[in-house]
Amino acid sequence: MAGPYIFVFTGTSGSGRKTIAHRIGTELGIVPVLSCTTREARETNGKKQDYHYITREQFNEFDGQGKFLQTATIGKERYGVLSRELDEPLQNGRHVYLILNSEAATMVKKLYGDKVVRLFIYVDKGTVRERLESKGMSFDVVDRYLEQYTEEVVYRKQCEHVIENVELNRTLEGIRVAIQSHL
Ligand SMILES: Nc1nc2c(ncn2[C@@H]2O[C@H](COP(=O)(O)OP(=O)(O)O)[C@@H](O)[C@H]2O)c(=O)[nH]1
Ligand SMILES: Nc1ncnc2c1ncn2[C@@H]1O[C@H](COP(=O)(O)OP(=O)(O)O)[C@@H](O)[C@H]1O
Repeated sequence: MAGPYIFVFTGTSGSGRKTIAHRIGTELGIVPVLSCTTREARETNGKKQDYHYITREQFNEFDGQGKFLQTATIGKERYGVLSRELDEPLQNGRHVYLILNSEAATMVKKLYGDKVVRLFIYVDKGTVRERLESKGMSFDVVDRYLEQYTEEVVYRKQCEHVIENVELNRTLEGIRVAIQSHL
């Protein structure tokens, strides 16, 4: 077995990346590496936590200390992965997973090379709208996701695996097979 591996769940926003990543990560015992964000937490409904929610001051402090592997500004909010959170489990021989947009996925691939396996998750635009609106997500956020869709969807060509998330259990099976092909 090579590795340890860095599994990056990427793809179009609202396609189910977080849902799938946490389900598979928990099932296979892969360590989650959560990004820090200054954005407010959304209703979690008892789901696994998606981010480290920190203040802008705290974010700026970490940034000033060079603690982030990379950072991004999306809308008015900041996002970043702490280098230590990724490197520690890897040094202990553990596989990890992250949920990132294409920009951050590209950077992690550049930095970590063959260790990185990108899993691109997508659904069609109409399904994104339907799912998110039925869950009560604000129209602003849904519109932002749909605006970015065309730009994000082309990234699938660079990813090691591409999976459409129509029926959740079938998707999970596809992801399981993809991940296990590396372990
Ligand atoms: N560049 C970058 N993007 C990130 C990072 N962490 C998360 N993201 C992505 O940034 C976007 C944030 O959108 P948002 O609506 O707040 O969150 P979501 O619910 O996770 O999609 C998502 O596509 C995330 O996957 C990070 O550290 N860096
Ligand atoms: N196969 C699926 N069928 C129906 N709803 C799904 C499916 N996969 C995910 N969802 C739902 O779609 C919404 C967006 O999923 P999420 O994991 O937050 O996406 P992302 O992280 O890509 O933005 C959530 O409400 C989630 O429960």
